[in-house]
Amino acid sequence: MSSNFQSIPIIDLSLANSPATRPGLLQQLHQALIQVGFLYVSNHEVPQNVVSDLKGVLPRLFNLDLEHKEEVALHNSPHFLGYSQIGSETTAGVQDQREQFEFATELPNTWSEGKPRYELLKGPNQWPRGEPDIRLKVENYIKELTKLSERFLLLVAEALGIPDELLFSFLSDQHRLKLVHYPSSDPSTASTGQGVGPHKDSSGWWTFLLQASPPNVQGLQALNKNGDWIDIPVIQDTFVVNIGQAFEVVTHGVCKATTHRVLSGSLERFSVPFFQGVRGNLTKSEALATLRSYLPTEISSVETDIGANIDSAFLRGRYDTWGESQLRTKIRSHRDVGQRFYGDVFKKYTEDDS
Ligand SMILES: O=C(O)CCC(=O)C(=O)O
Ligand SMILES: [Fe+2]
Repeated sequence: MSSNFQSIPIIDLSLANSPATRPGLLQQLHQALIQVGFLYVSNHEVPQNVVSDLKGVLPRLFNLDLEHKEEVALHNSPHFLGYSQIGSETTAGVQDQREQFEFATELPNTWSEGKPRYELLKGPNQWPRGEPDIRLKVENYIKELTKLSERFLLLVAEALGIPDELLFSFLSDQHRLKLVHYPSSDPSTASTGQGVGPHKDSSGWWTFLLQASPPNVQGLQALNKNGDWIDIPVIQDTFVVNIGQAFEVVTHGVCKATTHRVLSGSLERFSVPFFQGVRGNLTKSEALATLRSYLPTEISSVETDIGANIDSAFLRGRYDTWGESQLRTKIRSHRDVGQRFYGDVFKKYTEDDS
């Protein structure tokens, strides 16, 4: 198997529109899903103005003064939505050098006593005061990316030979979006150079990433099966798509979530990952039982040491529902929110390393 990829395939989604080219596209997609876990999509049909509007929002949003940002701080949201400052997250034990605004599909908070705690991950966004234009553009973008992620899921189902209604039945009504700013790092300081440390995406099923800076700004890298870090350069008018942990689990590891990281550099960088959501009450056993007959029983894919050691409760089967695993990840990355809003389960999720 040629899994020691040196670059990431580009999948042209317009090939799906003609019966003559669709089979070839599905074959390419199948290969990318199984052997790489990372790909670009081009001709994705997300309107160009929706993307450029969102890019325009980024410098404005991050230039808001700290007081304005703090009004929408993530540490005040039981839904883990809002602004987090540089250094407030750690990955693989090292502080990440990035600030971010986290938004999601706009939903009311319908959690009440007696419902699973992970239901509280759903709730309203915190929108910066006096910036209706930012809200409009972010909401438009979420709407378009939701559509793209559904179009893509249809193709994935076809490429893997899985009935699409099965994959759609696992989806959540909440998808999450992060607007991320990596400030330039000054090599003369003690910076670790870690924009975000090595990880497999834990927020959902598929990630659709907009690298929102010009092509000379680098930083994103994926780990191949040899353990080499491969650059994922900016390619204009594409999204980078990668597999999240839940998809690795439901496909029995046939499609592996590929480990990736971002290095900070001498140029600031903006990026926008959209995480297609999985419903919280999906159990690992239900997903595995549903899909077992559609997937090969022998899985020969190789995993690197770094990849195999990524902390993931769902991959390891520690908690059976996706919602619990997701809540655990959120609480561990934002412990202040965990202590404040999830005191009853805080200890359980932060002290469960065996
Ligand atoms: O900023 C990027 O390019 C990637 C970010 C990322 O991997 C993440 O937030 O999960
Ligand atoms: Fe990621």
